[in-house]
Amino acid sequence: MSGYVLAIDQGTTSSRAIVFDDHFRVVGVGQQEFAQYFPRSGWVEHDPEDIWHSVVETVRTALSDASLSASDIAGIGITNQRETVLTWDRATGKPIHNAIVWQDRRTADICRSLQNDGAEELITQKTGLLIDPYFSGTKIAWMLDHVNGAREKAEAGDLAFGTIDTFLLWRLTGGRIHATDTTNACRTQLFDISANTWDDDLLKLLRVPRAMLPEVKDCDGDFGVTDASLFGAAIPIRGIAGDQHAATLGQACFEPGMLKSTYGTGCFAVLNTGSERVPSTSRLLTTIAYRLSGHTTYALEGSIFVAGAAVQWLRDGLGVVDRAEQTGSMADEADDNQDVIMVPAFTGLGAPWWNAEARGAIYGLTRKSGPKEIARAALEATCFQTADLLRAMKQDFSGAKDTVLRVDGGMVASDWTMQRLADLLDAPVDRPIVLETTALGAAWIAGHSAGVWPDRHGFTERWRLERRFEPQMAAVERGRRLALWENAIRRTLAA
Ligand SMILES: Nc1ncnc2c1ncn2[C@@H]1O[C@H](COP(=O)(O)OP(=O)(O)O)[C@@H](O)[C@H]1O
Ligand SMILES: O=P(O)(O)OC[C@H](O)CO
Repeated sequence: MSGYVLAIDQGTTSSRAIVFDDHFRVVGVGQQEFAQYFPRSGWVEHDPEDIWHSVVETVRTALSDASLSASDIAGIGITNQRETVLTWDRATGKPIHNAIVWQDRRTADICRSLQNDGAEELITQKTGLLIDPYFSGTKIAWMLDHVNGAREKAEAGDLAFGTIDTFLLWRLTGGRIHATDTTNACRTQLFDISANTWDDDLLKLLRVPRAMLPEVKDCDGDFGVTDASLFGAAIPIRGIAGDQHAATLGQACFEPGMLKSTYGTGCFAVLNTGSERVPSTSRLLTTIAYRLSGHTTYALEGSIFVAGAAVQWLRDGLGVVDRAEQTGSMADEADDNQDVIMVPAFTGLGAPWWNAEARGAIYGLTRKSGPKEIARAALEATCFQTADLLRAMKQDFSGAKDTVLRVDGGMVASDWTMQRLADLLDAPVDRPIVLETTALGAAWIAGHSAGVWPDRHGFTERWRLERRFEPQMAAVERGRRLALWENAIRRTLAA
C-alpha cells in the first residue's frame, strides 16, 4: 500500500488539507479561509455549510496539487478546532443552527449560575476542566433551549450533537458514522477523563440528552470510509484528534515533561504529564493529551483565547497593517522608551485567569505612541501570556522544570515574537522545520493506524529543528517587563 496520508485540519479561521508522503514531506496542499460571524458582542459563529464546502474543496485541491487520486491515499486523519458545537437533524443531515465557536461567550450567565450552585468541584473532578463558556456543554444547552422544538427532538433521538470532527465524519461517511475521539470528547464538559466515558451526572447537570451524543473512540480508531462519490474512491478514515492534541503528537511530545505551544488564532500550551492525571492548583486544565490503542496519556493545558487574533485585529480592525508579517519589523522599530502594554482580552481571559467578562485594554499610551508600539504590544502580549502559563505548569508538575518549548502555528513565522518569547520565558524556544505540526500529528495517527507509517519512536527520530531561540534579555529587564504585564492584568481584571 502507498505511504500517502491526507490530513484534514479544520481550524478556526481556515480549513486546510495536506497530503504527506511516507517521509512526512508535504506533497499537496489546499487551504481556504471562511467567514466569521459576530452576531452580537462576545458571540462567534461559523456557517456549517461553509466549513463543509471548504473541507471538500481543500481535499480536492490537495489531491490535485499532489497529482494523486483518492485511491492513492492510505488513510485520512482529521484534526479540528475544539469545543465548537454543532447539532443537526439525523434524518436530513441539516444543522439546526450555526456552529457556536469555542470563543463565544454567550453562555457566561449559565456558567455563573453553575458556579454559584457549586458545580465546579464535580466538573473538575470528572473532566479536569473548569466552568467557562469556552467549553461545549453550556453551548449545547443554549442551542437546545433557543431553537424551537430542539430539546424535544434531541430527547427523542432525532438530533445529533457533534464537535467539528464529528460533523465532518458524519458528512464524509454519507451519514453512516456518528463518532468522535477521546480528545474532542474530553473538551465538552460531559466526559469523565478517568473512566473514558460520557458521564450521566454531567449530562444531567448540563441538561444534555444522551441520545444525541456520538460514540467515543480512541484517536487511532477505525472511523469508516469516505463516501466514494466525494473524492472518486472511498478513503479509510484512520485517525481523529483535536488540533492541540494532534500538534502535541506532531511535535513528537511523547515523553512526560515535553511541552508544545501552538500560536494560531489563540495559543494553546500542552504539557505531557504521562499516564497519570495531574490535578492543577494553578487553574490550568487537566486534559487527555491523546489516547492510542487503549492507552491514555494525560496533559496539563494552558488555553489563551487571543494570540494571532490580536494581529488579525491590527490588520482588519485597526487597519495599521496590510499583512500579518509586517508586525515583526514594526515591533523591531518600536520606541524602546515607551512601555505600551496590550491585554488582548477581546473575548475574556483564559488560563490562568478564567474571566469571561474581562475586555481588552492598552496601557501606557503617550502622545508619541503609534502603530509600531501597538504592534509590538500585540505580539508581546502573546509572550507574556505564555510566561504566565509556564509559571503555572512549573508549579503544578515538577517534570516541567527545565522544559524547552516546541512551537508551531501561523504566528511562529515571526522571528521577533519567538525571540521575545524565549527572553520572557527565560527558556529555549524550538521551531521545527515542519510548521504544519497539527496536520502532521493527525497524519501520523492515520498513517500509523493504517500500517504505512512508523511507530512513535521512528516518528520521533525524524522530528527536525529549524531554529532554536535562546534567551538573551537581561534578567533585570525581564523582571521589569513581567511586572508591567502583571500590573496591566491586575488593572484589566479590576476594571
Ligand atoms: N508573520 C506573522 N506574524 C504574526 N502573526 C502572524 C504571522 N503570520 C500569521 N500570523 C497570525 O497567525 C494566525 C494564523 O495562524 P493559523 O495557525 O493558521 O491559525 P488557525 O489555525 O487558528 O486558523 C493569524 O491570526 C495571523 O494573524
Ligand atoms: O483553530 P485554532 O488553531 O485556533 O485552535 C482552536 C482550539 O482548538 C480551541 O480550543
